[in-house]
Amino acid sequence: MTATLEVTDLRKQFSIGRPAIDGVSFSVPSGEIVVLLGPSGCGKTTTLRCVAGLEHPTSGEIGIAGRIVSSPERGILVPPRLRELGMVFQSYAVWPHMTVRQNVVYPLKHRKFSREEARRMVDEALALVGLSEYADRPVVALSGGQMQRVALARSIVYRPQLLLLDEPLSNLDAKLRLRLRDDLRVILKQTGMTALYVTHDQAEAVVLGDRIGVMRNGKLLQMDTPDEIYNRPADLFVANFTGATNELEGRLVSRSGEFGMVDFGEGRQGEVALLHSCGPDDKVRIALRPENIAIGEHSGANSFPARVLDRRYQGTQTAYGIELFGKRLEVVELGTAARHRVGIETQVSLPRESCWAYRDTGPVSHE
Ligand SMILES: Nc1ncnc2c1ncn2[C@@H]1O[C@H](COP(=O)(O)OP(=O)(O)OP(=O)(O)O)[C@@H](O)[C@H]1O
Repeated sequence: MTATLEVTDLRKQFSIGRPAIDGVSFSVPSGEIVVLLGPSGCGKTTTLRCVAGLEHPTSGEIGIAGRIVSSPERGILVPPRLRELGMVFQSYAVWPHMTVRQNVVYPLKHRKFSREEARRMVDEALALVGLSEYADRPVVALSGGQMQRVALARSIVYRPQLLLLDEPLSNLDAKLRLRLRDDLRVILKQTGMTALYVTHDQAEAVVLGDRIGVMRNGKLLQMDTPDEIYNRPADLFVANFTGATNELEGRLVSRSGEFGMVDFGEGRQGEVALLHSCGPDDKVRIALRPENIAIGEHSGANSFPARVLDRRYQGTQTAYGIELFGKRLEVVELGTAARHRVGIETQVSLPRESCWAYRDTGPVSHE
């Protein structure tokens, strides 16, 4: 039976600087993969290390499988080896002088398994990660991707209650990274393991996570399904970090349920989605994904004159720079044809459900 992880109001203050973790709470139900996503320095690794017991939190509680393993307030701190966790890190961390099988059997040595049982468990773990044929090879004779598979097999061989993964794909080349990313989700789902995964790569988070938690400056900004994070980002930072790189500004004129009318200046008005509490007359900033802007289409309400500034043909898609309301926006059009010429005056249409308006609360750094 795999575990649930419960993190409650976690804080970590190192001796210098602002808190690395600043009141983070979330839970990981049994069998779920939760990904912590955020830019460098946001506190995701420190959160993972606190769960592992490698870092001591300043306050807050961590529970694994219903048992509190860390609570400074109550004087509880269970050491890492008694937390029954599997861990996979960025570096392969395999024993170079051993074979694949010797590496994978290692965690079983101090647990009470018979030789036959241990052999069966190792065979099963190697089959899961696709390394059955390599069992007797020295690990030094493997590629980086295969070494990381060995590390994964070793961390899941005894079916820990919780698996912690810290950027396990970042040392691999681009092609291997994509393959192992897709395989990893299949492997984790086959084992039914509960996992906490840390990355700064949003594509990785979307593919791997049942839920994604976006972190910034030690805080958890939003934790939701990839679909919700992608289509209903909680704030401008989450929108931008997950690829909504365009921004327009305006003033909210009126609202009707989840939508509102925004004045972009000079009498130009358009409809937007209000994912944030905004009221009439509020200054708003509107986030837009490049792939959600359509060039050359009149669709009534949200169509505006625009100009094509530049274009970059990329084979399966074409990226355009367009000028709208005196600003440069990035647009991506899928398909193998580059349809719009540089310099032409055209129309763009902005579907109202993809124009996410947030109350303007000052500058947001787009890390
Ligand atoms: N041992 C330490 N002493 C002091 N400050 C630290 C220590 N470890 C981390 N920090 C600080 O805590 C903050 C969060 O760091 P953390 O490593 O958790 O971020 P991260 O999101 O995992 O970044 P990265 O992806 O670069 O590893 C950073 O500002 C970092 O400088």
